[in-house]
Amino acid sequence: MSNPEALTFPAADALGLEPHLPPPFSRKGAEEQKNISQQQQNDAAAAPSTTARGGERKTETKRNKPKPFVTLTFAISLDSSLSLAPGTRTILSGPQSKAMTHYLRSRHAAICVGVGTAIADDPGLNCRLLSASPSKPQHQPRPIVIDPNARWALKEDAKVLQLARAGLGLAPFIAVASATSPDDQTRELLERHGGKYIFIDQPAAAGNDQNTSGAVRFNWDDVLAVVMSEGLESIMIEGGGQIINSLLAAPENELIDSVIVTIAPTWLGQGGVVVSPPRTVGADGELVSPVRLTGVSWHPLGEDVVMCGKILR
Ligand SMILES: NC(=O)C1=CN([C@@H]2O[C@H](COP(=O)(O)OP(=O)(O)OC[C@H]3O[C@@H](n4cnc5c(N)ncnc54)[C@H](O)[C@@H]3O)[C@@H](O)[C@H]2O)C=CC1
Ligand SMILES: Nc1nc(O)c(N)c(N[C@@H]2O[C@H](COP(=O)(O)O)[C@@H](O)[C@H]2O)n1
Repeated sequence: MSNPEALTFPAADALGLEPHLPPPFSRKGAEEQKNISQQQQNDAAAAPSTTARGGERKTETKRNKPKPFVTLTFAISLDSSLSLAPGTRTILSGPQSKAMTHYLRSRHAAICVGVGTAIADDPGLNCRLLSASPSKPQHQPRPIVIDPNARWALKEDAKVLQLARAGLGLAPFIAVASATSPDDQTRELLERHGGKYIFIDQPAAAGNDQNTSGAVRFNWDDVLAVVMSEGLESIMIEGGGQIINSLLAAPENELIDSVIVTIAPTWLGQGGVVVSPPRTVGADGELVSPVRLTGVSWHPLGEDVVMCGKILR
């Protein structure tokens, strides 16, 4: 099946992003990826696969756990909203910055969203960039859905599974708490498409971010260590609000290698899903900014602007 929505991203624009990206896939990695895509086209009912390649850089967390290269990337309005309301899909990126996001998808081994986004958006989470050559399938990132309580009622007609069946994307790995027992039907559906549940141990005590509901929250270094153990050496984290805010909170933000934000020239108004990490209190009890970027560059793309930077340490 051919790609019905083939996007292109100019090489000159890609060059400007290079300092903010994980290393390009190695020749061996590209070959393995090609084999994965070919196998998926031949047989959508493949056995669960844990093989994927990412950049060669291996960074470590402050707790010395191996972790992938982490890019935090999302599109936002002028009033810091990701969407008009929780549970609503809102298009912010124009065509050029949308193509940029798909270029990022072509450069990361994995792509991560929270279960709130999976339920609200029914996302494809694939790369729809035109391949450089017809004989070389486009790299597809492995979707990782953070779903501690296994809430996502995945169905056969989910966009991500339709794309996996068509050989245009990969089935998701769903990250659930170790204590969770996902239902057998969903597990079978997932595994039939080459996805699986992955289990995260030692969830942090509730209340480590803006969550006050007592819900299970993972430590990000635990999540990233499991992603790395799956052979996924780079990950772009797209959202939504709770995922981004928990990762931007100190000290979790130390785990981020690169931040790439599309800013769209629109206001979404009150009641949107807002990016705003919890404030931090300094040594003398004063309020301090929890996180700031450095080494920032700005890239106009159509009517949007894309801002790239690193977390100031
Ligand atoms: N404009 C953009 O670039 C994007 C917009 N969105 C929008 O964001 C909205 C969804 O955002 P939210 O409702 O905030 O949902 P979300 O996608 O952030 O998922 C929230 C859920 O993720 C889990 N979670 C979050 N942090 C966790 C942690 N540290 N450990 C374990 N589990 C954790 C919890 O189960 C929580 O209920 C949608 O409207 C979607 O369209 C989503 C992605 C990108
Ligand atoms: N970069 C960007 N711009 C927007 O305007 C968006 N709404 C999003 N959303 C993210 O992309 C996912 C949808 O992916 P598919 O197009 O279905 O593959 C969505 O779930 C958000 O993570 N991103």
